[in-house]
Amino acid sequence: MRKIILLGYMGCGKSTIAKTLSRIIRIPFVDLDEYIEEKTNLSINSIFEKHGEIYFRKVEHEAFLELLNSSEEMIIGLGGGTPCYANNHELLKGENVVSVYLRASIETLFNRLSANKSKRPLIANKNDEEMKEFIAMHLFERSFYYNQAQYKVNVDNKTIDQVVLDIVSILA
Ligand SMILES: Nc1ncnc2c1ncn2[C@@H]1O[C@H](COP(=O)(O)OP(=O)(O)OP(=O)(O)O)[C@@H](O)[C@H]1O
Ligand SMILES: O=C(O)C1=C[C@@H](O)[C@@H](O)[C@H](O)C1
Ligand SMILES: [Mg+2]
Repeated sequence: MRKIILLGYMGCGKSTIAKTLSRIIRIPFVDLDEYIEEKTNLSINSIFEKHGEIYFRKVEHEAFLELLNSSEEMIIGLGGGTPCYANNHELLKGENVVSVYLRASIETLFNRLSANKSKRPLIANKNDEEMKEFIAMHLFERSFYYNQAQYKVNVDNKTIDQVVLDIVSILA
């Protein structure tokens, strides 16, 4: 069954957009970060702290494969880094997959993330200046992987409903 995959940098709105999209098109939504937290019984922060990022990427890849191989139709909101590790980007073009990159500018990401960074281990300890620089560099490194998505939707200065409608028209 079809999998609708939302991807993009931390804070681009994957979880928020997927929740509204799910209500409108009546397809269940699974957030990969939450799925990993349930599966391991650990928060993403504790997985990073206790086992390190490499272990997290392994678990993330396995969890992504499990969801892709399930028989149900679903919307999957990826983690911010999912497409950039373990060749996960190749899975974005698979059969029965519709992948959408939610593209946000550095400014949009900075504004959204500076308000809420404690649950995001990669940026939790950075001040504003460091965070701006980190986002700019990281987004540049990751863009190649994000651009492997079949569709791209700009989210800057759009409401949640506008972004959801853009995705609904892609799916029509
Ligand atoms: N179109 C939008 N307009 C305004 N605010 C938005 C929009 N989309 C998301 N937000 C806000 O931006 C913040 C980040 O959104 P969200 O947590 O959904 O991002 P994410 O991509 O799931 O991040 P992560 O990869 O860290 O899980 C939230 O506070 C959310 O309410
Ligand atoms: O951008 C990233 O690499 C991450 C984003 C989050 O969704 C989590 O998956 C984790 O904090 C790593
Ligand atoms: Mg999220």
